[in-house]
Amino acid sequence: MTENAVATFGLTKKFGRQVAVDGIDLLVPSGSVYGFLGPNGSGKTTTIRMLLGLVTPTAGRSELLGQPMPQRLRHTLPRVGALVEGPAFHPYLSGQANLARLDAADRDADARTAGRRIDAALDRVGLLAAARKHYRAYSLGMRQRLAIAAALLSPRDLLVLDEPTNGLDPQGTREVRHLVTSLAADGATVLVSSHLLSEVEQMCTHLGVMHVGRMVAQGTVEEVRSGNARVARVDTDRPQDAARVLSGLGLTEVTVAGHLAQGVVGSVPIEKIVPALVADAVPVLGFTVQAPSLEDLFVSLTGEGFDVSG
Ligand SMILES: Nc1ncnc2c1ncn2[C@@H]1O[C@H](COP(=O)(O)OP(=O)(O)OP(=O)(O)O)[C@@H](O)[C@H]1O
Repeated sequence: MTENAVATFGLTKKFGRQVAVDGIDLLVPSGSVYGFLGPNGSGKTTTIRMLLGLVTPTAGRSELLGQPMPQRLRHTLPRVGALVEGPAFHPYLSGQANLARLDAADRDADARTAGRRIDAALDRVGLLAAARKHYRAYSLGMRQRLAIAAALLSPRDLLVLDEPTNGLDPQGTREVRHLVTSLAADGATVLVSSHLLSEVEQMCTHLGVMHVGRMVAQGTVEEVRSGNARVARVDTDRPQDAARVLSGLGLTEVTVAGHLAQGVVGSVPIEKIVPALVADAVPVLGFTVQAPSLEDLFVSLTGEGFDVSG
């Protein structure tokens, strides 16, 4: 197993003068569920298309499952299941018959074991009971699960799902979320993109946040959350003095409101704050350090236009 299921190095795509993806270093650790977040148009789909060899990068390089792309495309892609632009399903065929069509089109698939493979994929996404229903009778959530089943027709080490909950109602979103979680529990690494924080935060171990083509934050959910944006808050009856000490230590955006002085911690060691206040004879009545909510963080990273709740 390689350490990172996906790694990109300065990956860049320009369309004419427009820079859609601007030198990103995407790192998806093996075994993670990686939420690739950003507003519409921030470059997620273009990045995913480059990863899968569907678009040629303007600059930079990438590795999938430890293999350089696109040189090892033929070798690597069979281990990668992708949902990019949902596959074209036939409305008057059943889910099972639709998968059979896709499976038959796969040169690497053994026709003798097709039936077993298709049933296993349908079972995996919870559609076995509805296998013989017409596609057009499927709910949106069922349609999306069938699209994921199509990506699961052979065993995969990496699943790349571009906006799998787009357009789904809350029930469909829940279905897809549960499915992603259970696929990850089976050992697959999952890269899932979304423009909605609320849809991915519950299922992801890692996050990457895109904003106008750049990766503005990346790491475990906890790392992204705490980042350098933690706020220290001092409750004191000498808030102006406290503010002066906080600024002196290197905290930024220091403000005073009533009995409270607060500032952004950045790289200042937390344990130095209270002793510094005490040394300056500031009476500390209360002291808290808070990580911003993910929602606050995304708004600050990507600007107010980011639709965080749907
Ligand atoms: N084939 C193309 N030709 C020209 N511009 C393109 C092309 N594909 C994407 N773009 C532009 O690149 C930018 C990034 O688009 P991209 O689709 O990667 O963003 P996204 O984050 O996936 O958004 P969405 O969720 O809306 O798909 C956008 O400004 C888009 O208009």
